[in-house]
Amino acid sequence: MVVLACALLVVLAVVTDWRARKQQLQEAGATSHNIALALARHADDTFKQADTTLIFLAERLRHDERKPASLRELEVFLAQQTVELPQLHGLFVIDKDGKWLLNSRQYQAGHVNSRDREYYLYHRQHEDLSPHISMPVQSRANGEWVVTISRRLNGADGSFDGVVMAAIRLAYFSKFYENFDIGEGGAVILAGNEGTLLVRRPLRNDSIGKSLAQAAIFRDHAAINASGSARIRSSQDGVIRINSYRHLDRYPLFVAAALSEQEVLASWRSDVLLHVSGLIVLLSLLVWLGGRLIRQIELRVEAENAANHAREHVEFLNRTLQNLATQDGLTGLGNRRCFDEEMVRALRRCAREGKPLALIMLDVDFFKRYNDTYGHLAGDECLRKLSQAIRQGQKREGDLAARYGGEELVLMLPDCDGGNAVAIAEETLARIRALQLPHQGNPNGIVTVSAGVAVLDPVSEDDVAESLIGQADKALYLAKSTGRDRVCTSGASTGAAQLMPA
Ligand SMILES: Nc1nc2c(ncn2[C@@H]2O[C@H](COP(=O)(O)OP(=O)(O)OP(=O)(O)O)[C@@H](O)[C@H]2O)c(=O)[nH]1
Repeated sequence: MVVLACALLVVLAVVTDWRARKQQLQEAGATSHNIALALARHADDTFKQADTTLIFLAERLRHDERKPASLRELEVFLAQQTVELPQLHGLFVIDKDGKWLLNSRQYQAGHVNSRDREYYLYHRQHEDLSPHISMPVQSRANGEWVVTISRRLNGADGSFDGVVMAAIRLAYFSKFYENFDIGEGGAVILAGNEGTLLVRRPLRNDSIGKSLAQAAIFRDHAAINASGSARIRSSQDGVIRINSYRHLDRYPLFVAAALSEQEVLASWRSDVLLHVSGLIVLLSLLVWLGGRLIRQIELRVEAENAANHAREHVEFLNRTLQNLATQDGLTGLGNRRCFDEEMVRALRRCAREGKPLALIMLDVDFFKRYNDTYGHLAGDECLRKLSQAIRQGQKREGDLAARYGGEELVLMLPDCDGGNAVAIAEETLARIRALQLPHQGNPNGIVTVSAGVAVLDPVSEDDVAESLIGQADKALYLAKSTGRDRVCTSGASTGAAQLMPA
């Protein structure tokens, strides 16, 4: 029972904690998904704002003649836009030879040439007018890391006529990314669709421009799917992270947000530690209490057993005492006291029921001689054997064989008339003869017994034990005096003692 309760508690705790862990991880997945969504929107908006300016700029340059006045006007507009849009490092118009025609930062045009820049080369070679995002580069003006978004300018005949370009500060993204709580082990990135890393938090020296070709988040996920999530163990620091990634809708970029699983589960771990400690205390208490309970039950059972044992012993002692009090030690028959008490009871019962009561008194013939010949101990043994034979005369429940005294034995037979009593006495004498116990002092050569039978039929209220005993004694005397080894009846019931044949 105690073991079952403990097992139940443990199972309950494991299931509860496991579910809490699952929930914590699900919440972390949702958080990283939301962060990725916010980053993608932010990047999309950031580039879109710059791109909108480029579209406007390209339109103006296509329609206006590039007169100094209009160019100055445009340059003022570029400067205003750079102030308006904090993500902008600068806006630039580059002519078909790579020279800076206009720039929002008021640099001396003509000093700087972008002929070798990737975006310039790209647009010169590609006729499409869609925006192009470059690899990250360091500004030639102040060394700041930027990524450019650019569009091709066409002449009236469709030939390459330069580039409009917005340089977007990567620090702008880094600053925005600081707003997110990604913990110590978390990370967010902004990268190109071909796997070039643009921005990373936390920032690493070699982060910008690095290829993600071998990173699992790109190789196995972002390079294949538009968005999704993944649990990835970092090959660099071994940390398991819950990642969510998403490609931008309008530009060839993607973002990813990752949360450290260890950090996500930190509070869950401390909860588990608390639960386990509580559980250990609870289980210890349960085991201790259970142990005490079991010990108390055992003690109670032991005490009950001891009490039962003691009661049985007392009952046994009582029975022994009662037997000792009512049994004759030598013959095992009822003793004199027992006989006296039973006689009074039988007289009363028979008188009440109007039934007869018979008494057979038996005396060993020439027993003195037996003792003298074989010794007193042999005499005792002889008495024991005779008693067993006499005991067989007890045929019904109320019958009693007892030792009246010395070598005199009696058989008290309630509800037994004279005829039956004589018959029982004869049977008893025959049984004794059949024992064939040798007795030199007896003319028959064997131990014999004389019997006197007296009957009160029916017993009256006035009858007393002494008169019945007296009559039986008288009949016994008669049996002795007329040759022994025979049954005589007293004349109590008929008025005269009779000699019965042996
Ligand atoms: N061994 C033994 N002898 C007993 C016991 N009780 C009485 N006796 C003896 O029984 C004998 C009875 O002798 P008596 O009364 O003279 O009668 P008897 O010798 O049997 O002769 P009759 O009765 O006339 O046949 C005595 O010697 C008693 O000592 C007993 O418990 N054990």
